[in-house]
Amino acid sequence: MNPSIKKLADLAEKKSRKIIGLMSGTSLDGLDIALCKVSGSGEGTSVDLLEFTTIPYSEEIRHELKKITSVENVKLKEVSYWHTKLAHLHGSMILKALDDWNVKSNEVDCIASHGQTIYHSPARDQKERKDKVNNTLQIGDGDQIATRTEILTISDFRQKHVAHGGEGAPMAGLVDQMLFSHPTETRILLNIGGIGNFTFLPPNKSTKKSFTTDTGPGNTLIDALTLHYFQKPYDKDGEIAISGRIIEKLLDEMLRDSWLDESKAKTTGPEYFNLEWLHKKADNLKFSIDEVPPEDLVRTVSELSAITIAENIQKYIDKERNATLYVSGGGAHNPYVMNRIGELLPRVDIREIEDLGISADSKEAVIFAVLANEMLAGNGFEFESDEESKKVNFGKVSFPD
Ligand SMILES: Nc1ncnc2c1ncn2[C@@H]1O[C@H](COP(=O)(O)OP(=O)(O)OP(=O)(O)O)[C@@H](O)[C@H]1O
Ligand SMILES: CC(=O)N[C@H]1[C@@H]2OC[C@@H](O2)[C@@H](O)[C@@H]1O[C@H](C)C(=O)O
Repeated sequence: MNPSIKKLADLAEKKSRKIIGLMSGTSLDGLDIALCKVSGSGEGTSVDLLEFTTIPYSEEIRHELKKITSVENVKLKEVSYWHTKLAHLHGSMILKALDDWNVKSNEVDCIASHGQTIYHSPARDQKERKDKVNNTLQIGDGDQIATRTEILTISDFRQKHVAHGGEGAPMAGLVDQMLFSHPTETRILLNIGGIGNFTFLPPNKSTKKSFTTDTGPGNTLIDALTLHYFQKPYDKDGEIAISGRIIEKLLDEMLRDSWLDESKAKTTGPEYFNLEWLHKKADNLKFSIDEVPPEDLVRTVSELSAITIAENIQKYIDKERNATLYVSGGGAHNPYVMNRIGELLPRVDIREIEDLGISADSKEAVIFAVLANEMLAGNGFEFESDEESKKVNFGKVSFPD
């Protein structure tokens, strides 16, 4: 037998595994690295977060990645280059984190690497195509990471989701249900990253089903505006939004967007919600966004994020009395957005995800560690596609040798 396969089988049989979960999201702020001890599998899974760090991308890397991310035209040679180069970078970042934590590579069983989404394209957005198909692309090759770190690596989690009829996202809901369902409490787990998404978790014994969807822009429009008009990567502590005023007619026009209308589970990305989208909305109203105070624009898109998040959640909690909302993602640090969500959902108890034993910034990286754990040791996640429910595992295995 190939010794690597033997090692893999042994790893699958261990009671617990040390797994490094990696996430670098649409904000391109850096790589989140979570060292987790994951025990058991399936409903019996438990996770201890042993270490966590975010290693920021340099300005130069961010600039280079931006050129190939969520844009329609890119140089293929750049995509191919960054598929390898980013994996080298992630490999070095992992080794640096391990060094800082005083943990040796051979103490880690596996890396779970999300990669960098460079294009996300649900079929519904492919207006111009006759033969539409969900597709999504993450770069940062798993073989390169495994070879550099000498740690078995599982990567490319979203392709199996697409293969089974999904949009490749959101995947967090699969793990949320496994880790965070409660016997009596209705829980909503909201993540405000570049894009907002949430998981609705009815109490265990309820006949209701869990549900997960993106809500629309989280921080992506706010970040794009602050970068363009204020040369800042984001609106720190919502200060710019707080200093501006809502442009009501623009807000109404944005809220009429057809993507927001659809009430089924759906996903999106900065491919759809971007500055060009904002320009088009202003064009429809026969004005230019360059003519209005930029702080008003920041406030208006912050309001859009809060309203779309709150309205989506409201649909699920209407008759529930004890729904609790747990928030994660960088947007949880934006007081303007958080206060507005609180005002729009007065009957919901809003808490930090820390109350569930996980930090706001680490949650998505932990999610991928659990996805990898299940692929190694579990029976898979209950996945509904085309009205059918099946057990599915996600991710591809790369051996270091
Ligand atoms: N103090 C703060 N005040 C306001 N916003 C903040 C603050 N800290 C972080 N953010 C927001 O959070 C963003 C980073 O969030 P996060 O890392 O969760 O996004 P991501 O993982 O890239 O996104 P996604 O989950 O969509 O892939 C920043 O770009 C910024 O918009
Ligand atoms: C394609 C992609 O990378 N999507 C991300 C992004 O960030 C938030 C939202 O858009 C979500 O759909 C997803 O990530 C999380 C981890 C998910 O799949 O649940």
